[in-house]
Amino acid sequence: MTDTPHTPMMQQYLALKAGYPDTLLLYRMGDFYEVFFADAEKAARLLDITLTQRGQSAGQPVVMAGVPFHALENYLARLIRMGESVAIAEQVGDVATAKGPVERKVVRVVTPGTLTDTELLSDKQESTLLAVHAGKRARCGLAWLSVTQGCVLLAECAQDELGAWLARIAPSELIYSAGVTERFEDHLKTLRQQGAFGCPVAPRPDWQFDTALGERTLLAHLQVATLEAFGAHELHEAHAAAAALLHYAEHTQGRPLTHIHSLRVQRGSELIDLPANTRRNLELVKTLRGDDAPTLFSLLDTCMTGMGSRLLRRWLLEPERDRAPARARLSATTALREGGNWTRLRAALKGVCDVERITARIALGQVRPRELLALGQTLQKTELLAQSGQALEPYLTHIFAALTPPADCTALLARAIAPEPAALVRDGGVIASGFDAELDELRAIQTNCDAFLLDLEARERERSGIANLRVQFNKVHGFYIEVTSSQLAKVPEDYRRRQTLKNAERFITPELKAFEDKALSASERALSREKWLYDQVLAQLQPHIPQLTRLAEALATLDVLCCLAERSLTLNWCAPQFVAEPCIEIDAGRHPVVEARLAETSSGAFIANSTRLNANTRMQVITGPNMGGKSTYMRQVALIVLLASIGSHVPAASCRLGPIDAIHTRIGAADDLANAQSTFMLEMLEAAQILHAATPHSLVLMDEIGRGTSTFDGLALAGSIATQLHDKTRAFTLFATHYFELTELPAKARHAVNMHVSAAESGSDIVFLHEISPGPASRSYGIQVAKLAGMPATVLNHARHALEALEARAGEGKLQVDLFAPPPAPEMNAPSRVEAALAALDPDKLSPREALDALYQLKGALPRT
Ligand SMILES: Nc1ncnc2c1ncn2[C@@H]1O[C@H](COP(=O)(O)OP(=O)(O)OP(=O)(O)O)[C@@H](O)[C@H]1O
Repeated sequence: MTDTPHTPMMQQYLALKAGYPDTLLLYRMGDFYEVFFADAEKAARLLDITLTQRGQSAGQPVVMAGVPFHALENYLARLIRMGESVAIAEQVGDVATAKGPVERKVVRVVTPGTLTDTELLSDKQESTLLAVHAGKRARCGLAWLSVTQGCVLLAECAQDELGAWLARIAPSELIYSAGVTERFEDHLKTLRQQGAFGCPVAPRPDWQFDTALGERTLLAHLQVATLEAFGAHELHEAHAAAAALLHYAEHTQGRPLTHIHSLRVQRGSELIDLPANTRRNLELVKTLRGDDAPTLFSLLDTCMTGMGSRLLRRWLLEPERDRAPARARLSATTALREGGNWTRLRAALKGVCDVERITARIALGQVRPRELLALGQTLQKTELLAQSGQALEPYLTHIFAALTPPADCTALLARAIAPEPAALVRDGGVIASGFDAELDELRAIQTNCDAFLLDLEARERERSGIANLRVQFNKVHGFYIEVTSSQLAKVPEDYRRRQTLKNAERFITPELKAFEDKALSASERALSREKWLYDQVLAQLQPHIPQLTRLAEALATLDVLCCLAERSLTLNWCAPQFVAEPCIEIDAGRHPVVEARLAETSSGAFIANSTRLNANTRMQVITGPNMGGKSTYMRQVALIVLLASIGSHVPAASCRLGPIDAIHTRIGAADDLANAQSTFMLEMLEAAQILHAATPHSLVLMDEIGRGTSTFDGLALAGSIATQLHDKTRAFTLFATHYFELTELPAKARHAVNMHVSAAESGSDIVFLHEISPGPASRSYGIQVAKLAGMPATVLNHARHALEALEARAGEGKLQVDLFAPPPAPEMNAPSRVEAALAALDPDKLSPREALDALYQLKGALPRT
């Protein structure tokens, strides 16, 4: 150690760094953002940039690394993708007047869950910050938001439901109190290992998770006196989460989030439950391999705007049990389909900018000039759209009413922003001419500059007699008169030397100097005037933010509805019918994604299949060969139910749908080696969760349960799970299996039927018909499928012989086991004294007096506790 103090620069750096100990701090120095010490080592490792050493501070070598300022976005994007948070310290003081290092301040913190930069955000996906509060009595409070939206969401759940909520919200960053118990922290770790979430987590100070503070903050944002109207007044645990959430979000933006004006409460009981497995297995937004396409979302999303795509994604992942929203959307889409209304509207939506994100960026003071220009143009468009929205249909009328832009906004933007503004305000040329007289005057000085210089050049040539004399300007030396060496003798007296070159000299005159001062200061003053005017425009836009947010929402909704209308026509889908009685009845249903893939690759037509599940038939036991189409059929039923529930048309000839509260799926999973869980263990875990959670209004898909263990174990378990689903859970169940023994279930279970996928044999080959028909499959075709897969002929031959031998042996020693018979009731213990005494009594033969005595005796016979 040494006593030498740190250099003033390092002192400033370390003071800033102390406020952000766990965050990479990028410190602006001229044209670079520098990182020092441990941060430098980390950044060098993560970004593969060079680590250098510059001098010493406090006796230690200063280890540093840097990135050029113009490449900041690129490096930020990489760091954020790696789950890092980054604090950015800019020079805020005046370089010219600063004594010592120019003043610097952390202007914002970029974290995975609070992104606002267009370059860092995905067009089609939100970046969501979630705060989790571990509350009393094993309850959790949840609060989440996307900084580029104007809405906070709240929910409360039991601790054991947290995994399902995390999977549903899919946060980009999760914060929780540093004061939680070790048990709760372990719980979060386990949930992460189980794949409920995968984002970075950050502990925050415990005091920020304060119920009263949360309620106060929410009231202030919403400008209301009570949260009752939002149904949020009793969600105390969620209020605590909201306090930390808003505090953290504002801390990252370095300013209040004035655009957050709305609140929504989500209750698990209001949404159709789509557990993480279901989202994954049904390939809703990601394929099983983790790609973005082909998925249900990639097929559906033909939205014209990023806002529309994001809203569609939300509808898809958060379907509601209440049919009213789906009905309203269906009725709107049906109206849009008529007379090609959707085509006209989509043409108008083309090129509409991201009003939602631009509005948030206006509120955060981060909006760029070109975004304002785009907003102005979009508002002009929506003004026309709003006028053209004749009363089409109630929901659409409601949407069109919100499309009218705030008064004066359109005109203000049209007047204020130049037709081709520079990318950044600091480059100038952003404010339109004619908007501000003072700016116009300052600009005129610069424009007149050329004329003045030409005139001066002519006058000086005449005065000096130097025909090749030139008046010029460069950034380093400013204005000058250049005279070649051969003409130096003719230079007038009042010329002052500025610079000597090889073959020429450069001079300045008092007149040119005076002009230089005026011109240079005019351009500086014009730039600072522009910055000021830009801020004024932003200030004038602030009061319109709530209305702009509503307009953005209306545009997004209209975009999704037009997209659904277009999809339903292009893909030939029908409108589902919602009914009160429990049923899933589909005529000629298709799997939309498989059908699209077949069409794309011209691999033949998709074979439509019907489904009848209702009060009489609650379970289908589906058998048939591998590759026959069992999985496709089961998934298509789930996708049709989901599409109908979001208010979309569906790939079928007709569809009647009763109430649905969840879609559960148990479909083959890969080994989870990382968590030391075998395929079989996972299979049983998932099946157990379904048996606990499913209700008579749930749809359950069970694909080949029990195949991960020995045949007898697997068969026995599959049989008992099917029985439980049929007798107790009574969910609508599609149960695909290779155990033929299970086809005996429908004979004993009233509400179950056998279905099979058919295949035709031609010689030793097999042709899949992909048709679902009633009855059990006659046999399996494993060996034929193996042949299709290119298995060597010797192996196939061997297998065929072995199969014959196995079948013969099974036939001889066939045991008649009833898989579905209820197990004997557990052995009863001998009756207790009280029970024996009670059994001996005959109440009809007792007088009131005897009855009272008997009661006293019974009480006396109770074991003493
Ligand atoms: N109804 C259909 N129309 C046309 N092609 C279909 C249909 N159903 C399935 N297919 C095609 O057959 C392939 C196999 O289907 P699927 O995976 O559903 O079979 P499976 O019976 O579940 O097989 P396994 O038992 O091996 O899981 C699909 O990838 C698809 O290309």
